Amino acid sequence: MAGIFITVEGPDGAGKTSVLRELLPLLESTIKMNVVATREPGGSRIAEEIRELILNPQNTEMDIRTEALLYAAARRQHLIERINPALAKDALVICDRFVDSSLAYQGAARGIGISEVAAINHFATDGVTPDLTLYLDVEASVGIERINRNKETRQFDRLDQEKLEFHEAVRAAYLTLVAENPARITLIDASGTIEEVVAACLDQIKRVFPTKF
Ligand SMILES: Nc1ncnc2c1ncn2[C@@H]1O[C@H](COP(=O)(O)OP(=O)(O)OP(=O)(O)O)[C@@H](O)[C@H]1O
Ligand SMILES: Cc1cn([C@H]2C[C@H](O)[C@@H](COP(=O)(O)O)O2)c(=O)[nH]c1=O
Repeated sequence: MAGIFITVEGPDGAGKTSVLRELLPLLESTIKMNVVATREPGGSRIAEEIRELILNPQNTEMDIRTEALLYAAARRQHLIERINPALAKDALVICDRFVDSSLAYQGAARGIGISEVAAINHFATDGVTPDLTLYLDVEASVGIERINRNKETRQFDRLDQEKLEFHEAVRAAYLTLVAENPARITLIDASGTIEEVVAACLDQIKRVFPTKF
């Protein structure tokens, strides 16, 4: 496919949603491609319904493998309906979370195992892999503090309810993924202001795809 696939990853509260909100108009006004912004879990009607099911704080009895399969199912539907068609039309697709989230949250923090979760995701995606992943790095405690500080402006979901150790395991897993995939994943320090993080993301996209600007 001729498009470009970029994913944005990070622990809860790293600022992905806030950064993408500001990055999007900057990208649209500078890059010589159509830009499609989307998110996981969700991004299509069926996948958004699966999102509701996964993140509903009342679903406390959800088994961890059921959770992993639901994320993979939502991903499959979203990929087929939104990501692949946009890439086929040469668009830049920028997606808030993708397979790395499942590896960090379900594979590592839930303890299912990275290779097991990678296998179900390979089935779900046919091996589609981002061209570039921007990993927004903050201490887990900073992310949780941000979410707690702004509780009224953001829905508090089932995964936000996890203990700090869970979020620390997520961050540790992401740092391992960064170390293992240096050509694809770039670590962006997300402890600064939103403007600083947006600028670092845009710089990196320009550095990796200079001919597209
Ligand atoms: N760089 C920043 N400095 C201070 N506060 C921030 C920063 N980035 C985001 N925030 C605030 O932190 C909260 C969480 O941000 P946001 O929803 O963008 O994070 P996220 O990575 O998308 O989280 P999640 O993955 O849990 O949805 C928001 O209230 C946002 O205003
Ligand atoms: C894609 C994906 C997400 N999660 C988790 C991470 C968050 O806690 C929630 C929702 O994500 P959002 O950034 O708040 O929209 O779901 C996960 O555990 N596994 C995944 O594959």
